[in-house]
Amino acid sequence: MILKKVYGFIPQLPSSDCSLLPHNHYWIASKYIVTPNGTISGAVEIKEGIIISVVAEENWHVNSWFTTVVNYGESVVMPGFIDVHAHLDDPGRSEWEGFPSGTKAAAAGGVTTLVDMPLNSAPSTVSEETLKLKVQAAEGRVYVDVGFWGGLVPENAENASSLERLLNAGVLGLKSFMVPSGINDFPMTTASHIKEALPTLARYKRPLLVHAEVLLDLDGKVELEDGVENARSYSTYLKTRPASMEEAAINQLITLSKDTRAGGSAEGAHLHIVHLSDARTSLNLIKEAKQRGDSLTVETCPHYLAFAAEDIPDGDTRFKCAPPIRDAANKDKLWDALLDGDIDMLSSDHSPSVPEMKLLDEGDFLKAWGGISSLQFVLPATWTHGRKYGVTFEQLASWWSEKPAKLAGLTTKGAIAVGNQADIVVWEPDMEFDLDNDYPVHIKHPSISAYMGSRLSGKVLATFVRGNLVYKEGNHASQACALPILHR
Ligand SMILES: NC(=O)N[C@H]1NC(=O)NC1=O
Ligand SMILES: [Zn+2]
Ligand SMILES: [Zn+2]
Repeated sequence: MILKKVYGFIPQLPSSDCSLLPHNHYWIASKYIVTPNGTISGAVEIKEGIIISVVAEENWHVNSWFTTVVNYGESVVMPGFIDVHAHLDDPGRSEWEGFPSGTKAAAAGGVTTLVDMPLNSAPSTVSEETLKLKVQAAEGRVYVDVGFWGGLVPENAENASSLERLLNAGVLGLKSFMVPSGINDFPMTTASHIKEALPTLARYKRPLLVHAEVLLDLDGKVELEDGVENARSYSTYLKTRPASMEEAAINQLITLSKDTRAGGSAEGAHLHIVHLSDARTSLNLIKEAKQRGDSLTVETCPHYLAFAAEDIPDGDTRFKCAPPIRDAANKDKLWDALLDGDIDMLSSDHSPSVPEMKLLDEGDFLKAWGGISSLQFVLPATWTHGRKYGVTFEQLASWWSEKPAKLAGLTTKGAIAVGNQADIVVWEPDMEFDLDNDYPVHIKHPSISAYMGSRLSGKVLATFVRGNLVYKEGNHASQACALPILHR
């Protein structure tokens, strides 16, 4: 990085505790700036946290005596990643993650905004009052911006006024589970609860995110070897959560999503299927519903794109998640669907616990906590595996910034464009690194991350949140100056 000196005038400085770059008017230059109009060589002008111009090199004429320029050379300058699916577990279970550690990890990984899931904190975010607790816990403690999904649970699904209070309080949308969530104060919803809530969501024009698996009667389908199925074998766990569980849930959802079509009774509402793992029938059902005009989107996560069931070592419960990671052929199909646009976007589903709950010593896949810990590594994980499939910088920006911003209603984020907030990641595609014990990992419990021990490419050099340089080459700004985001 080359920082040209400012001479001749004294710039107005933001609090230097909030930013590692003490200027509030400056340019970022690079040979590779990813914009909605393609990747350009040029510069981005940032003033008071906003992008005020984006200029191609040939049209860029600044007087370097009066201008601060951070020149990143051939490193890639992209819109910051927006992770619409992260469990930060704060307040109430901050020993699992927490806002400070989770958002430091996000910043170190190029994620500039995340939307926190309503469960795994205690209490769950299912009411106006519990949302207030979330916002209080986030204030002054976040290094990247954080929005909040509210929980759709039977209690508020059956009570339109309590749902309206939650929406009025500023959640960006709702999230529900069609299977038991594993969290006591976050009970599952049935299709009829979802149907009941859709007209309210339509009026508020906010999305419902759904964990799409339902319980099936699997009696006799988990075959026993020698009378005892080996709980240390990943294949045992896989048999307990077959693709048919996703398929059955999605079948129910697409009977509801037809109401979201133009002229339908829930026009204005939107359904979003989180963490799709099954790239076969489930994906076809989603494709067909979209073709019919349903307001429906779907995400998958890097762990379904990076790992294959066959390769998961016995007892390595770091890889346990729901829905489960499936076979290598399924992984290839997920990549195809992403590249074809049938899967709209990516998210982390960062869902850590304390290490004890991963039962790493016993290696029991049936009893261990289900959740992949990945927040800091989603950029290099997507890139490392995606470059084998010919993924472009523009595609990364679409899956990780533009589409997530649209889902969450973040109209001034998600692209390097004039008028948007200056949320930017700078990274080096060819720089490789080993995630070993020497690597600076900021998630609270590195030992439970499925990525530890691997070699990745795509190193994040710098992360800007609303113009503040919050992370640079291993260091964070000293103060957490990012903001909770509420729907207005
Ligand atoms: N409660 C919770 O975070 N569950 C998540 N973990 C996981 O692997 N899938 C989920 O939905
Ligand atoms: Zn889920
Ligand atoms: Zn989740």
